[in-house]
Amino acid sequence: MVTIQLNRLTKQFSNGKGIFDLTFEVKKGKVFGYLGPNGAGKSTTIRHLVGFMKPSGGSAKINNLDCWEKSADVQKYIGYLPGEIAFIEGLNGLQMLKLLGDMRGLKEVSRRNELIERFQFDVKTPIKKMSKGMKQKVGIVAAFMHDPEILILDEPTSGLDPLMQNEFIKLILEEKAKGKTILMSSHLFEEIERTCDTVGIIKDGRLVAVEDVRQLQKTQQKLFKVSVRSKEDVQQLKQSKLTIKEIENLVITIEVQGNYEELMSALAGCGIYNVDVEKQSLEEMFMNYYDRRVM
Ligand SMILES: Nc1ncnc2c1ncn2[C@@H]1O[C@H](COP(=O)(O)OP(=O)(O)OP(=O)(O)O)[C@@H](O)[C@H]1O
Repeated sequence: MVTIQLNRLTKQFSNGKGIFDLTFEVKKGKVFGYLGPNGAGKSTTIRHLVGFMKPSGGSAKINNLDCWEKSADVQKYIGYLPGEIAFIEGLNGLQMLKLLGDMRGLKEVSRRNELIERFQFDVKTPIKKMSKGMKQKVGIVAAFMHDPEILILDEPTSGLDPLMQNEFIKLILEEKAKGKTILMSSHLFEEIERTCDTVGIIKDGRLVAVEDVRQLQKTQQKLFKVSVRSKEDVQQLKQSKLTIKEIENLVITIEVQGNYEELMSALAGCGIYNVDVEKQSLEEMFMNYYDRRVM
């Protein structure tokens, strides 16, 4: 079942910038990572999905409802974390969350309290005095506290420290296991690699690639640095079908791309001191789509 659907979505601002002809979908229970350099159009796409912007062409739909025409209905299904959260002056974190909960008619607050505990922040701190990371945590609790079936998250881990980034990734994986549909924008490749099924790459307002993350991982190259015991072992590996990149005394660097069985059977006959593995990061793979200077 398709939950999020963009069909030739276009928004051109008066300065000529915007998003153009975006078409992709996210099926129920899947996590879609939306990746792109600054100003590429990620937030603009997301604002259409949450019904804050009227497209100049095409459509954005959630659960088959047009996000602009039926924005009030769409709100019922989603949890939204904006890139920049607008807070009301004078409130503390808890008061803000209570207000947002009341607006949704949220009665059951155990999940909210669980999330507050999980992300470890003092909700009584006035928002004005909160650090960027603390504000981000309030935003995360607000997006997840009503247990929505669809999560739309604009750079969710920005401002979080590595420990909290990790906690957030765990939360995403738990929500995915519960069947939630998630679209999140990010600059962090590792975050996308760990959480997403599919990644869409946007540049200058246009979608340049939509890739299956598992498929990308399969085509990922790995370099195995194997320290063998003797020159005979080196000879034996040279005679195998493996791609040898470098031989330095008894250390052989072998390039592997999916052919692990071949590697294992060739190594089985050798004496081995040590094996190190270096993998090409998905980041390097994605970089092919980008102009390095703009990231
Ligand atoms: N309301 C607006 N009026 C005019 N131009 C806009 C407006 N909103 C966004 N833009 C422009 O549209 C382009 C896309 O912006 P957007 O905020 O969607 O990018 P982004 O991918 O989310 O970037 P970042 O990673 O920096 O958050 C940018 O060139 C931006 O300046």
